[in-house]
Amino acid sequence: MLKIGITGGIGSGKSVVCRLFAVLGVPVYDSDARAKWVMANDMLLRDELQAAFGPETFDALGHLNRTYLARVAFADPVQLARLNALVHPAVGRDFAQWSAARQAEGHAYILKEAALLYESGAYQQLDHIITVFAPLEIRQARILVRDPHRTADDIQNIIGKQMSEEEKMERADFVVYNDDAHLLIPQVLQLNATFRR
Ligand SMILES: CC(C)(COP(=O)(O)OP(=O)(O)OC[C@H]1O[C@@H](n2cnc3c(N)ncnc32)[C@H](O)[C@@H]1O)[C@@H](O)C(=O)NCCC(=O)NCCS
Ligand SMILES: Nc1ncnc2c1ncn2[C@@H]1O[C@H](COP(=O)(O)OP(=O)(O)OP(=O)(O)O)[C@@H](O)[C@H]1O
Repeated sequence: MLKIGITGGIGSGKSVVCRLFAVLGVPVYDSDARAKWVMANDMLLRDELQAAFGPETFDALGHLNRTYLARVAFADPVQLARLNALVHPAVGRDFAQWSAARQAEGHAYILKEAALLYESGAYQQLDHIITVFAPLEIRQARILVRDPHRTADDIQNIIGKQMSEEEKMERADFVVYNDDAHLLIPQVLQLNATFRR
């Protein structure tokens, strides 16, 4: 079973592209969603997060206080590195379990979707990498619609914490163009045929 990574900066369209693969029956591991799941459910990780970021990390009901963590982590590179160092290994372990289960089901290939595939080192456990590319102005416009709580400055700040699209495209084995000039479905069908061969 091939393990394919799919990455791209905030708002590039990874989730949209992954939904198309999912329609074709391909299992997709959503690292962002799973990161949130492990932060809520892995008791050791919860203790580590609370020790690192203080009592505000979880609210009175025990839910992760994402607004607080986003404020702390996206404002300070040292805090973001601490958060990543705690969360990324836990996501790596969760992915290993998930992909073993998919392998047992006999899938030809699976996708691992992550904004930080290169930054986290997760790419090393994958056979091929797809980068989803969209120009900066299109990404910003799409995120302002999708995440009304984020300002243009917030988005710019997060983009500054991620590897540049140019470097991701240079390192990737395949690029999916999600701008206003290319059709997505034919690109996904072609990649699906390649990975099934
Ligand atoms: C900091 C947190 C709490 C902010 O939550 P919030 O709901 O405001 O944002 P959300 O999770 O939707 O992230 C928005 C976008 O920011 C980018 N982003 C998220 N985490 C990071 C990070 N550690 N470094 C750089 N960019 C990031 C991604 O493009 C993501 O899609 C959350 O992002 C988090 O727990 N991050 C650590 C886990 C992680 O690295 N996840 C990303 C991929 S595995
Ligand atoms: N080709 C497209 N045409 C129109 N809207 C699109 C297109 N691709 C993505 N979008 C919209 O842009 C927004 C960002 O896309 P998506 O959520 O897939 O990005 P992402 O790369 O997964 O972002 P993040 O890293 O923040 O999770 C979404 O609201 C999505 O519906």
